[in-house]
Amino acid sequence: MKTARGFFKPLAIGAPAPLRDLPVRVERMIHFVPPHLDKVRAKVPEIAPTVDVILGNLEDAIPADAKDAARAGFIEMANATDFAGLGVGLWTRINCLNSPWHFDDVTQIVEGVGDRLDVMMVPKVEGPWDIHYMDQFLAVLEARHGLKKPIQLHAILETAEGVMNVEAIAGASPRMQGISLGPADLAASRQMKTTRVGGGHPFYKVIEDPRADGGPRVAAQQDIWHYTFAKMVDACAAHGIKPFYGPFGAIDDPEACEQQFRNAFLLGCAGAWSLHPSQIAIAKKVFSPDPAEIAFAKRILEAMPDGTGVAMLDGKMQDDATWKQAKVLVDCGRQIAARDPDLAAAYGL
Ligand SMILES: CC(=O)SCCNC(=O)CCNC(=O)[C@H](O)C(C)(C)COP(=O)(O)OP(=O)(O)OC[C@H]1O[C@@H](n2cnc3c(N)ncnc32)[C@H](O)[C@@H]1OP(=O)(O)O
Ligand SMILES: CC(=O)C(=O)O
Ligand SMILES: [Mg+2]
Repeated sequence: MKTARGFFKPLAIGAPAPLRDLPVRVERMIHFVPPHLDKVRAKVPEIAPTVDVILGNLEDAIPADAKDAARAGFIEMANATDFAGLGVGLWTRINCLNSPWHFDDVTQIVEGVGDRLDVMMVPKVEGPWDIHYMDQFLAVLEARHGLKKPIQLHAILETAEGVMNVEAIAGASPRMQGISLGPADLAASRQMKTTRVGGGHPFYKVIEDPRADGGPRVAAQQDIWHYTFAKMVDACAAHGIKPFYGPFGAIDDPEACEQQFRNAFLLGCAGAWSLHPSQIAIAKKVFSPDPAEIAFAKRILEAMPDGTGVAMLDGKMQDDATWKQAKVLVDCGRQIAARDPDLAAAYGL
């Protein structure tokens, strides 16, 4: 483990200084683009103003024989639109550390995209050692190509070993921006007997005892991801980085997608992935607090201007702790309001 003083030192001579705080950014949806497809890439300038983050995906879902085309397509796409000018984050998901494409992904993207890249998403992170390696590798490349700001890292939590080490991963480097749940690979890694990409499962439930009258027994579906999610959220919050829900594969089930995203939002996540254009609006709706919640939160802050004491609002006790909850909501609303004039008006912020 690095010493406290060493933690924020650049890892290469000439590399930019590590960030001490996360940049303030709204990241309600990370929109995945397959950059090897000319048709989809051509739509990026039109999609970009509707999302918070555009991500060029180079890993799973890109066929092996299109990996080079996806990387080249991402570099072209990254330079064709002024994402920073639109206030849109530019991310890429690289191939995993032991893959034949990893080295070219990292080296060519740092050289070809440079300071335009905000975040590199690293799949299948098993422990802090994977982040330490990326940290050093990026520092050397940033120095060589004269980058002015450090590229941040986002880990996907998608192996049993990664879940075991999630706290150490979250705190492994000042580059860490956040962690996403990767339910598909995690299910495989854990030998879960499912074929879904995230969401619930109708067979994972509890059932009441047999009824004396032999009538049908009440059963309730449980959340198969809750344990992992809660562990990931706590690890991220403790280390001051952001947790995200990952992908929801049932594109044809927007209602279940909205519920999965909402569970993540309520538990503390900053956003989720959108795999298909139809999921962008779902993420935007869910990860923007309800104006009525913001209005009530503002009343709590007004009732206790210095954040201490006790107050009653509509029959509900408020104190220093609910003041802090209210501040979380209002701060979130304020960041979104700065980006979205319609929500600014709805929030009165
Ligand atoms: C487990 C994990 O790792 S998840 C992350 C990896 N997976 C991904 O990144 C998948 C990304 N998404 C996609 O590839 C596609 O959305 C698919 C394969 C899921 C569905 O694609 P399609 O069957 O073509 O969807 P559909 O026909 O509804 O598309 C409608 C339009 O939106 C476009 N579109 C689809 N997905 C995207 C996208 N992610 N971004 C931009 N445009 C898109 C299509 O090209 C199509 O355009 P058109 O009307 O001009 O023909
Ligand atoms: C998100 C991802 O990569 C997975 O679910 O495997
Ligand atoms: Mg995966």
